[in-house]
Amino acid sequence: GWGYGTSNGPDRWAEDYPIANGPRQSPINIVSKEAQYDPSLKRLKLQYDPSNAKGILNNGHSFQVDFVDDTDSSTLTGGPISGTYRLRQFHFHWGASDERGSEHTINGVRFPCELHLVHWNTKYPSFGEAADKPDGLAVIGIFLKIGAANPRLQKVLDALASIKTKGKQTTFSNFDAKTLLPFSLDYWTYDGSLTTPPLLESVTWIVLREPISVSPAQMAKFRSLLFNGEGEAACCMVDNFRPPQLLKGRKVRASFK
Ligand SMILES: CC(=O)NCCCCOc1ccc(NC(=O)Nc2ccc(S(N)(=O)=O)cc2)cc1
Ligand SMILES: [Zn+2]
Repeated sequence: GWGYGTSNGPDRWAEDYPIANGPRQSPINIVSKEAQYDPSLKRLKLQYDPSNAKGILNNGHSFQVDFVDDTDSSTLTGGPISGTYRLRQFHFHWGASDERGSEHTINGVRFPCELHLVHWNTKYPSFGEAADKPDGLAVIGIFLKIGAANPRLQKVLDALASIKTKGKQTTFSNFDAKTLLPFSLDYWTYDGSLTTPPLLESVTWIVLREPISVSPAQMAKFRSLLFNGEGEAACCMVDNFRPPQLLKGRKVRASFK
């Protein structure tokens, strides 16, 4: 199956997922001077219920924290979207070293890590139904920048020791994903896709301008995970990011001047 290695990485995904060469692929490089300020864009409104946190899973490509999404108790509204989107999961992408790892880039600048908070449009009956609709998903992207240790990440990072290999999961309860957000909710937004197969062109991307911090020791914990399953040859889970894709005429809007 697909991965991030030389034989199954992003440059070969189009063989099994031809949409990889589609008109609204993600991630992209955001050229801040070319982003158009849109005064009609609303403020982001995030209302997350910590009791919705369910589990943490090593899915062989990243790790994700899954949320109970059978009610409107953890939602995203406002911003560039209309209606109500429910929080489904969050996960990260990171590099083998600090000079790479993020999927989106800002004026060509790469960050060591990028957090994605994945939401689905409740006009559809489920995540799976929403996943292939043009307005089905909304993902908030948040950059992590090397600096002081981020205490808000610690509970997540401390759980990684118990999900070292592909397929391992444990319960993960009472976590407020809002604590992962930076102070400012200024954002860029554009129409894009999932950044991993099936690369569905169903995502309204909302990329926050302000990064959150992560320390080198905390980055080492991300890099302690493995792509492989238990008992298989060890392969460090690093560089699990897709590089920026062509804009193909899309406009990037900014919520700020
Ligand atoms: C053509 C084809 O093959 N169709 C098949 C449709 C079946 C549904 O397929 C799917 C679709 C989605 C999932 N789960 C996900 O959570 N994916 C996901 C991938 C990347 C991000 S990111 N990095 O934030 O952009 C966020 C979420 C599972 C199966
Ligand atoms: Zn992602």
